[in-house]
Parts: sequence; C-alpha cells; structure tokens
Amino acid sequence: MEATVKVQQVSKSFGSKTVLNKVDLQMEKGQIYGLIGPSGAGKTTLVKMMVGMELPDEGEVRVLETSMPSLSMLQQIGYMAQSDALYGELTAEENLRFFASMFKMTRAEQKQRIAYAADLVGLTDELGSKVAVYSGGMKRRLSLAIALLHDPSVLILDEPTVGIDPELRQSIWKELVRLKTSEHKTIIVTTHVMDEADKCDQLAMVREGTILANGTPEQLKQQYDVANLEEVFLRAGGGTV
Ligand SMILES: Nc1ncnc2c1ncn2[C@@H]1O[C@H](COP(=O)(O)OP(=O)(O)OP(=O)(O)O)[C@@H](O)[C@H]1O
Repeated sequence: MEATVKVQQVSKSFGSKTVLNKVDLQMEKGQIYGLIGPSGAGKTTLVKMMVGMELPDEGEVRVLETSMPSLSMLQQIGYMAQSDALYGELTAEENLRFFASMFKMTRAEQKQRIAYAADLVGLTDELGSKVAVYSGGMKRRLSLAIALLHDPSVLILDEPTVGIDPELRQSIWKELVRLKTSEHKTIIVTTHVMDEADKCDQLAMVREGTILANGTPEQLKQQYDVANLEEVFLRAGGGTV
C-alpha cells in the first residue's frame, strides 16, 4: 500500500524565487511527522500542497493514494493554517457549528465532536463568547478544534501551538500522540519548538526549499553529531554543514 502522503519531485516558484526544489517525502499512517527549518524555508508552501491549497509547478503530491488537489479528500484532511480563518462576529460555538456543517456528520455526531474538540483545547467554558473578543492563543485553540472536528485521518497542523501556554500545549501533544497511537492518524506538524520536534516520530529538516535531512530525532542528532535538536536546527539552518 502507498504511503499516506507522498510528495514526489515537487518544485514551486513564486516569480523568480524557487521556494521548493524537487522535494521528495513520504509519510506513513500512525506517525507524527515534523517539518522543521528556518523561516521562509518552504514548510507552509509544502503543507498547503498536501491540503490542495497550493499547486506544484512540477511533481505531484498524493494523499491517501489520491492526487492533490482533490475535493473528495477534504473530508479526510484536517488543516490548521498559520493564520486563523474564523468569523469574529460569531461565537466560538457558532464557528464550530458552521465548520461542522461542511462535513458529513449527523446532528448527534456534530454535537459530540464539537464537545470533544472544545474540551481538548480547553474552550468549553468560552464557547458562548464572540471570537472577536478572543485572545490570539484562544483563536489558535479554536482553529485546532476546527481542524479536528470531522475526525480526519490526516491532520496537517501549521505551527499549532504558537501562543498556547505550556500546560495546554502539553495536553494537546498528549492528545496528538493518542490520536496517532490509538486511532492511527497521520499527523504532520510544522514547528519552531524543538521540544515538540523531539516528540515527532520522523522529522524533515527543510532549508531553502530542499529537504536537508530526514529521519527520527535520534538519527538527525547522530547525523549532525550533536546532543539536541536545537543544535541540529542551528547547524543545518546556519549553513555550516
Ligand atoms: N503566495 C506567495 N507569493 C509569493 N511568495 C510566497 C507566497 N507564499 C510563500 N511565498 C514565499 O515563499 C517562501 C517560503 O514561504 P513559506 O511560508 O512556505 O515558508 P515557511 O518555511 O513556512 O516559513 P515560516 O517558518 O516563517 O512559516 C518565502 O520566501 C515566502 O515569502
């Protein structure tokens, strides 16, 4: 069987700037993949292609054996973008209901999934407030809840824990680990937080549109002969290797 996500020889330019250059990646079911690398490396462009929001100039991205973009895949993919796409004039619950209505779910499932997602991100008590008065961190949490609503088999999270306090961050990571272990989800996260990168099963280090290295966190540390991922990041990002 094919990998859950397969990126094959993908290249992309914006104007004269090459943002991705012949990228190959494979992601399997039941694992958490981290994309790490300096700002502007091409991580967001890459995950947007997995969601079908950006098109490669060359190469192909396949999700669950389907070439992207594909409308039919939207039910299978949960995407949390870097900037929140929320309706400020609606309450958090209304936002959740609105997004839930775009997916195939019964009323009862909707209710149950909204309760689950709100609880996971610690927003149960604030569901009745308008999103316009939410803090930045609360908006991130609501965006994560929306990504999880339809119980997707592939979760793509672009810097999911920015602006989220350490306690909640820990409980979100605990849930991500449970989702991959018990429910065999494929989870892809971009992150600048190295202790989160350490929790991933596989990492790809992206720089200037290419994959410099990939493997388990341990393999990357060995490859760069350093004690921690912070140093892997600095050495690879700093161009000293
Ligand atoms: N729609 C666009 N038009 C023009 N340039 C773009 C567009 N989207 C991205 N870029 C450029 O592509 C490069 C890669 O951006 P991308 O957002 O993929 O990087 P990133 O690794 O996710 O960075 P960060 O860690 O800061 O989120 C950047 O130079 C960015 O300015």
